[in-house]
Amino acid sequence: MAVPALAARSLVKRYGAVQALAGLDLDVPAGGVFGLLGPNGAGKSTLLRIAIDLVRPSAGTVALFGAPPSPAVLRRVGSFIEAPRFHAYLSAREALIHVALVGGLRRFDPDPLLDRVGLTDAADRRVDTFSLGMKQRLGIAAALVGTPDLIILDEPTNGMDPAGISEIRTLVRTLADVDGVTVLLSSHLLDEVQRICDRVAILDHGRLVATGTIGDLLATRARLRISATPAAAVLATLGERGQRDGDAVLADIARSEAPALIAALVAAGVAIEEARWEGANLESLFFQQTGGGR
Ligand SMILES: Nc1ncnc2c1ncn2[C@@H]1O[C@H](COP(=O)(O)OP(=O)(O)OP(=O)(O)O)[C@@H](O)[C@H]1O
Repeated sequence: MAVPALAARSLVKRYGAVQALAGLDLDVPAGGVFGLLGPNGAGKSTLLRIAIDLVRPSAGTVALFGAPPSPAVLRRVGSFIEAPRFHAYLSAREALIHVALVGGLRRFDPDPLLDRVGLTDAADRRVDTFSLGMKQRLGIAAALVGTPDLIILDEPTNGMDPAGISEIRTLVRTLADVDGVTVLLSSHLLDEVQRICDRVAILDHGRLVATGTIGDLLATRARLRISATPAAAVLATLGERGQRDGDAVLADIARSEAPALIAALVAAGVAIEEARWEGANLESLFFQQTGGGR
């Protein structure tokens, strides 16, 4: 397997009595958009902070492109973890030049980046006149200053309106699809994550509870909803793999098992009114895995 963009192994972080990460193992493959999900306090921000060496783990390791987060490897990583604090009196263009100077970049042209995040028209405006969405976009531009291979975004759409969220979605997808940047982001917005990410990991209580491509995760959770009379006969046939849901029964079976199940029910004299696959969505998976928070 190619070297992952980020690999956490037995990662533990304790803040006094609070265990933020409790032995986390996680691979974020290089390429694509990876979403970190989890209820409040699950440890998402802690993981991202450890990845960029803002926080020291109590135990375990994290590697970026196969190496510990040294200054050299961190040059390949851009991040937007806290709301960026730009000097209010700077223009957007000056703010990016400032970021580049602090990062030791001598030759730097901010204009392509401003164009990238849709801020060309606002390039000379003072940052303190920016809307929240514009500030977030400038923050992402700042994370892109060093042309990183991996960009880490903690709640990039926090507090944004639907139009702003849609802009960030387009930007993130373009970064991954056109520029080949690996994007690792955390979010509370499950439907957004489902739309934007290729893969996700769900954390809970500092541990990994599920990870994979969204397609795979959801496919394994799809269930067959069977409306039939008598429903009890369906439940009896399914045993532990059947669950009552109102008048219907939800069958936790593989797609390939459906024809035989339906044939068996018909042979047993069950009248089937309807049988349809009910695709799980990320939200149902999330609640199933985490209990929805605390
Ligand atoms: N600097 C700190 N000092 C003490 N406790 C901390 C600190 N940072 C985080 N924690 C605690 O560690 C746990 C994990 O926090 P973390 O911010 O990593 O979770 P999160 O998944 O990002 O949550 P949220 O979705 O609310 O941002 C929480 O219980 C939090 O209160």
